[in-house]
Amino acid sequence: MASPLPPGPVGIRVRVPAKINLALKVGSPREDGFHPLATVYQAVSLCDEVYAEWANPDEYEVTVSGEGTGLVPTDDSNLAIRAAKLLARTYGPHDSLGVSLSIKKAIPVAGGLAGGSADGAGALLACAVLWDLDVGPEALAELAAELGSDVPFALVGGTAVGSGRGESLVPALARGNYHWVLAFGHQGLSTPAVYRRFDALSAPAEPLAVPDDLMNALRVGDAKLLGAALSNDLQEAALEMQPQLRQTLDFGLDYGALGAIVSGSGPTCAFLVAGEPAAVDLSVALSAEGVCRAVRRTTGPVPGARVIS
Ligand SMILES: C[C@](O)(CO)[C@H](O)COP(=O)(O)OP(=O)(O)OC[C@H]1O[C@@H](n2ccc(N)nc2=O)[C@H](O)[C@@H]1O
Ligand SMILES: Nc1ncnc2c1ncn2[C@@H]1O[C@H](COP(=O)(O)OP(=O)(O)OP(=O)(O)O)[C@@H](O)[C@H]1O
Repeated sequence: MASPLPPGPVGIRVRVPAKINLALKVGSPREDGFHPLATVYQAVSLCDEVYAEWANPDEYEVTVSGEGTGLVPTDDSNLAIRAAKLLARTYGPHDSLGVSLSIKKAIPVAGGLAGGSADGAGALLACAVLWDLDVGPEALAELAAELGSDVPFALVGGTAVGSGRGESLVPALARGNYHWVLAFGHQGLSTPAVYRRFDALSAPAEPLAVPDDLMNALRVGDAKLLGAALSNDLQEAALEMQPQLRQTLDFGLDYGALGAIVSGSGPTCAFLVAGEPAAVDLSVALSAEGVCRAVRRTTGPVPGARVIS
């Protein structure tokens, strides 16, 4: 006979945003293999949803629907399952907890938008609420950093400066609401492989710092200045691995985008535009040109992981 459900909510739904790196400065690899970063993250309105329901004690399962479903593992390597198990191990009455997770993906897999990280952050929050654990934001952020460098930012969202391997965050002084067009690539890019290509290509600039012109643009909330200040040290490596991305970036810039950049480790290209009408125009043009697999309009900044039901 199935065990009765514990008291409390039956299911918790969390929405978690994708990120764009407005600036990404990368140093030489550390002894642990990770690269020191100086980055500026912005969370955007393209979101995955993670739904968590009680399962039998010590049962952990996940189903995935939406964008890139077939590419996402549903075993213990899924970042959402890893997050739930880590949380239970650290804070739970481990033996009595279990969860059934459903992920609705809108963020492309291996797209440089931190989709897996979003799901990990979403699962941490959803399970903490479902299981009614006594765990605050700082403790969740520590677990998030164990799961991956981009996971802590998915919890907080907004616009933030990241250092260390990307897990140390300080909110950025930022004004304005920005309109982005995202061009998804035909194939994903492996983050470690892009970092390896970066190492082979360049002698990184030291010391690491986020660019002043970008921070000034955010402070005054000027989209044109921001567009001109976008930068990504991993872009050259991503373009070498997928040369057709150059054509995508050039097309958007020729069409009048204020700025164009490969997001994170790629291959998603992010175009900053002046407003909603410009976003619609560029989306249609990119689709018609056939330089990418799919196009999405999105805005930022938005908050990080939040419970929606
Ligand atoms: C490219 C970015 O998205 C920019 O924000 C991130 O640096 C990637 O963060 P992530 O996907 O959360 O990465 P993790 O899961 O922490 O690490 C995956 C792999 O990426 C490489 N990695 C990641 C972060 C970092 N600062 N240096 C690295 O070299 C390492 O090979 C690592 O084994
Ligand atoms: N919930 C998940 N969603 C997507 N991918 C996952 C998930 N869990 C594990 N993975 C694995 O992680 C790999 C990287 O996926 P992800 O979508 O996070 O890449 P990314 O957006 O490029 O990451 P980042 O921008 O953080 O470098 C996938 O190829 C997949 O095998």
